[in-house]
This record gives sequence, C-alpha cells and structure tokens, in this order.
Amino acid sequence: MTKAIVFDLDGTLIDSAPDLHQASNRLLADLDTEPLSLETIRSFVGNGVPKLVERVLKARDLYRDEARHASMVTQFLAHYDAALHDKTVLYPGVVDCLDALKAQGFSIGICTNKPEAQTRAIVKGLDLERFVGAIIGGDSLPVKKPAIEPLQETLRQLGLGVASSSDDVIYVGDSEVDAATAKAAEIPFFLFTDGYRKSPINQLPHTVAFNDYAELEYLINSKWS
Ligand SMILES: O=C(O)COP(=O)(O)O
Ligand SMILES: [Mg+2]
Repeated sequence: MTKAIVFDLDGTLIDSAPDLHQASNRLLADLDTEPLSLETIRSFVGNGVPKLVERVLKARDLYRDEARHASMVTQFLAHYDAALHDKTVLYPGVVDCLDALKAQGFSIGICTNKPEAQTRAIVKGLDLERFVGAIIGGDSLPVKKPAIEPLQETLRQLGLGVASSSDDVIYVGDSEVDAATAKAAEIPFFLFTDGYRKSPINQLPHTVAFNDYAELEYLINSKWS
C-alpha cells in the first residue's frame, strides 16, 4: 500500500514571506500608502491570498467593500506574479529530504492555501516538480483549509482512498490552519516549528514537531516502524 506525505507550502517547504511582502507593499504603494513590515506580512499568511489582501487593507484602514477587495486581490496577484520567487527560498534540507522520501517510494503531495497557478509556478521555479504527484491550491476547490476537502482531494489525486488515509498519510505543515485541517481530517500532523505559526507549539495539536528537515525522514520512518 502506498504511503503519502502531503506538505503545506508557505512556511513549510518555502520561506515565501519576502515576495509576499514585496507584492503587498507594491499594492500599498499603488494606493499611496505606507509599507508594512515583513513580520506583519508573515503573520498574515496562511489563509490564502484574498485573506492576506484583506488583512493588508485593514491594517492600513483601506478595506471598503467586497468588490473593491476583489479588484485589490487581482492587483496584488499582478505584483506577485511579477516576482513569485525572487526572494523565496526553500528551508534548509528540504530537497535532500524530498529526494530521500521519493527514493523510499512515498507519494508526495502539496496542499496549500496559495492559489494553484502561483503554487505551480513556484514549484516549477524552485525545481520541486519532480517530487510532487499532486498539487491542490487555495482556489482549486470551492473551500480551502481548514476545510478538510483540499487535503482529501490531494490524497485522492495521489491515489489514496480517504478511508485508509489516517494510517497511510502524514500531513506536514507550519500553522494553526494546518493543525486544524489535519485534526478535522483525522490525519497525523507533523509540525514544522520554524514556519509562520503564531501559537506556542504546545497549543497546536500535532503528532510530531520538528525544526530540521535532516530529521524528517527519520521521524516519518519511526512513525511507521
Ligand atoms: O496563505 C497562503 O496563501 C498560503 O499559505 P500555506 O501555503 O501555508 O497554506
Ligand atoms: Mg503554511
């Protein structure tokens, strides 16, 4: 039976906050408004781009209504598309870890709240395509995490039935949203502690916590040994 490891993207495999920060501040500059700090933008990531843009606008008291918000999301994405991974980096050890997991025969998926098109472009640009068998983004389905459907759809595309998933699957993520998703889906959750979480580790439901990708293969194999 195939086993699968599904990863979140932002704050888990990649540190994407610097490019999200730049796009946010370019949007604010279009609106003749002062920039926000990297730390602030990092704290806004995890619920998808529309929510990030809403938080950016509200932080500068610029949120008006849904129609304007929708056009700001489009404007943000134009800035983001112009520099999707200029400053974005993989966390140390990610490539070696994915290599090792792939070599062991694990199926690998990505389940993120980032829009699918931008996710695919970044995955390609950072040369991760060869590892990944399924990608579900925040706009791939009508709902996004913490709804469980995106994670279930990732597993379905990897060829795993939902019924068997709790025994054969691990979800790896960095945030409150990921922990809640895995818990609701009854899937073991490995928490990468150096991502964008806002809560203390002990307040996030998790199976295993780690901060070094050099340890992840061992931790995964320990769970199934
Ligand atoms: O909020 C986003 O756009 C993406 O965040 P995620 O990759 O951590 O799900
Ligand atoms: Mg994340």
